[in-house]
Amino acid sequence: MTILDQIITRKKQEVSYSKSAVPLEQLKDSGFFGRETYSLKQTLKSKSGIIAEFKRKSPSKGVISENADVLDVAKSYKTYGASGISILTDSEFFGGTFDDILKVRNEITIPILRKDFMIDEYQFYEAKSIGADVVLLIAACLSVSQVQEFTDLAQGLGLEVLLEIHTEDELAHYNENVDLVGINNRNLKDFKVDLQHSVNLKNLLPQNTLSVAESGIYSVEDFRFLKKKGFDGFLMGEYFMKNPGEAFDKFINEISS
Ligand SMILES: O=P(O)(O)OC[C@@H](O)[C@@H](O)c1c[nH]c2ccccc12
Repeated sequence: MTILDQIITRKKQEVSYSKSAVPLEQLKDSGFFGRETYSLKQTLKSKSGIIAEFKRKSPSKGVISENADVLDVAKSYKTYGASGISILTDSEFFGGTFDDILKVRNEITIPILRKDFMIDEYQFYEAKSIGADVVLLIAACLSVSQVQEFTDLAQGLGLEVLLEIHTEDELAHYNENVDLVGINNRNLKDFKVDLQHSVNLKNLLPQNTLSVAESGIYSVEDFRFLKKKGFDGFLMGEYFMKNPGEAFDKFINEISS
């Protein structure tokens, strides 16, 4: 069983528990459900292009930053020019909670990506009610028709969709309605990072697709390499979270000089 299989098995249990704890109709009446969302497609162009992530731990790296305060980190990401913030809401494997998004929503005026493993319609309503603007669809754990259905559902709720792919086979999950395509530099099955692999895959997408390079970006050189190859967005977590509050500011200064 791969780690992805383990995560999905667990996620199914969590979603079925959530559905009984907070029925869908109640969710539609709660939190930020009625708010207007921000567009990551727009801020990717107008700001640094970096989607900075808040993540306490991960299956590939273990604990990264257990005690970081989500509000402090999110504020520094916003202040120094992040195009968006990615916040993990999976608790078992990534140490996140819904509260992390709820806490920052009113304080932050840039798009928030709810980073989780979306496998059920219910989670899209949940994402909207906790204050997210964008959701991630991971091709490796969805069928082609699920990607289409979930894209329609998310967009109907005013959420943008970032479709994540990693292999050439997964290009079959792409459809022109998705807002952004993320190419994961890290293989979720064995955690290997390969930037060139992502560049090759990006070149197979229709030319005007908004593309995001995800994971394993650890230096200004990595960033510049991917930017030169035409990526519009850069999803970075570990590098910033190892030194929350300082690494991002410094990185932004370096790429702008
Ligand atoms: O911390 P990194 O290597 O900079 O990676 C960030 C992000 O891309 C990564 O967390 C990620 C990409 N796709 C995912 C899917 C699920 C969970 C996490 C992820």
